[in-house]
Amino acid sequence: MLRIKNLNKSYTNRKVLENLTLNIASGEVYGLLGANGAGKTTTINIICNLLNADSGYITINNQPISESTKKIIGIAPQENLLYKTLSCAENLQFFADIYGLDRETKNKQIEATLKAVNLLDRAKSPVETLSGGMQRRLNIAVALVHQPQLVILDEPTTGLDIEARYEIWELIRQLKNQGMTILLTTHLLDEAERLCNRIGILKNGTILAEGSLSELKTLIPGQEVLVLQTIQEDEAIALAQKYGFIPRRYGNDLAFLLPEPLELKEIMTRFEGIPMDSISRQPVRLEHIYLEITQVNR
Ligand SMILES: Nc1ncnc2c1ncn2[C@@H]1O[C@H](COP(=O)(O)OP(=O)(O)OP(=O)(O)O)[C@@H](O)[C@H]1O
Repeated sequence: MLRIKNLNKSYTNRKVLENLTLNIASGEVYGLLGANGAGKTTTINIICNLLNADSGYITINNQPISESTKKIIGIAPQENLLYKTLSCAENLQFFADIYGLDRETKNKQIEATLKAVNLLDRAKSPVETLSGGMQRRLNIAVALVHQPQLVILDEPTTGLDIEARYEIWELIRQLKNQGMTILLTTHLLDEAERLCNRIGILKNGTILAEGSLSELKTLIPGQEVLVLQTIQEDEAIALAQKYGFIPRRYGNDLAFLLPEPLELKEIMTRFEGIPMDSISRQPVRLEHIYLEITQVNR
């Protein structure tokens, strides 16, 4: 549905997108993961025809990006795009007018969209009286009101508490179940893990790896992660390497990628003589894959 090929963009002499290539299929939730400054918002602005690329091309439903493809897209930007003194319904009315919806469609869509984001009972409330989570849901409603085919959610839960985050995740799941195509940018790895069919890892404007979570798992040299705390780290590392365990640091934690899953009992025998404060086996998660891929490609 969305095809991006060899996109390049520089600001003054600084390259921020470098041959960025990605494809999103219809009905897919695609997670674009990247640290601050990786180029996520720049990519979105180019998709939405708000910014020109230096080279490369983008098509949506096989049409090159233009003013007319804007109607196919709904965007919920990082900063809420809302008028604080207007009510929820008035905000949606404003954006529905921009998209040129006729009166009947507009009224139907305002109600349907408020319902979808669970704000129907707050239709008449001014935005400034809503909680941060509600405002973020209304921001998503703005992206949905004109019935787009592709919804772009730029860090939809950044800065929200866990309850508000759960509500947005539920909303995204509902959109996914309805077959909506979604491009979600985030630097929250558990968010991407929960919601996305496929994930692209972006660094310095280039996609370093892409695929479903299970495809991404095959890209790293471990099937399980062992995290341990010991005062004899050097000795533990030396022993572990003898068995092919690959040492890693996740923050302060000493960890090892295990080339194959092992029972804890077996692992303990390999660390015989090393005093352990704690030891745990964990499945490979997106955070491990992300660190592996972004740090190897430093
Ligand atoms: N208008 C601009 N002029 C100059 N540099 C810019 C401009 N907009 C963005 N940049 C730079 O381009 C790089 C990519 O920015 P972008 O906003 O696309 O990243 P991002 O992945 O969305 O980051 P964040 O997660 O912080 O929003 C950053 O280094 C940023 O400072």
